[in-house]
Amino acid sequence: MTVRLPGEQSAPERGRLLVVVAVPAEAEAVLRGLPGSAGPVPLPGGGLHCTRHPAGPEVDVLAAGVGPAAAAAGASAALAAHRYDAVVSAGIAGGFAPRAPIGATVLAGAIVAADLGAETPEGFADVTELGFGTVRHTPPPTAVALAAEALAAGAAGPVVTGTVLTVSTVTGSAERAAALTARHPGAAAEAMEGFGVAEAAARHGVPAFELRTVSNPVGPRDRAAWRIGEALAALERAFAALPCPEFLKEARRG
Ligand SMILES: O=C(O)c1cccc(C(=O)CC[C@H]2O[C@@H](n3cnc4c(=O)[nH]cnc43)[C@H](O)[C@@H]2O)c1
Repeated sequence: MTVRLPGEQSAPERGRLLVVVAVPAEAEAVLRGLPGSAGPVPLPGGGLHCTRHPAGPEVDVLAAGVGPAAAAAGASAALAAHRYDAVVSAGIAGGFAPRAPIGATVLAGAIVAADLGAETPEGFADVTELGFGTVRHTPPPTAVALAAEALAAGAAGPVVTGTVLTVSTVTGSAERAAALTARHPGAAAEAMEGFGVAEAAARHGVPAFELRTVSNPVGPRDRAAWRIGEALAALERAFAALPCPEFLKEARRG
């Protein structure tokens, strides 16, 4: 149930944004960056936190779990329960050097499923090449550009717009990183949820975006090199800098 303050605009006028993250630490970072207070709202299979702000849009933050399947299931449940104007897959990510160093913020110009396909004698073939649907979603470019400009003014680290790959297995070798950049020259980051969120959003007719902050380089596995605290701080700053009303208006225009 939505509680309205006297004089407060209704949600359809103010707009409503869904942010899907994987884990509670990411949800807390996003919520710290957003104005207004937040309260939990029950949703089957996940914790949904709805923010209340008298002037701005409602922003609901859902920690749906790690990986594309959990993300798609969680996003779909939220999208079926409420009416949203846009969905953002958000969280920490691996960054492709040199484009997206640790602490950078990456906005997806394209959200691509990088390992959804088949190995063939000629190499990897994605499901589109195999004739089974899509591996790519393209967020509305004018809304991405608006967000990128605002984040560049408000974020401490670099802000990069590029392809964000969705993988089911975290890259752990230089060979795999090189294979991904050879296949996706525009790749800036890899994470594990964006494509799942974008698939759910497409089925509900809602525009999907992805915003990531870089915690580790994509490449040989080195847990000592992770900077999760730095990436979560960048995530908080990114949501503090995101002009939600203008972003939603632009997202609605498509
Ligand atoms: O065990 C490892 O070597 C390892 C390296 C990086 C990340 C992980 C995770 O399990 C984190 C998964 C979680 O965080 C996002 N994430 C962060 N960095 C990456 C990455 O380099 N590649 C893919 N996903 C990453 C992801 O979206 C998940 O939510 C383990």
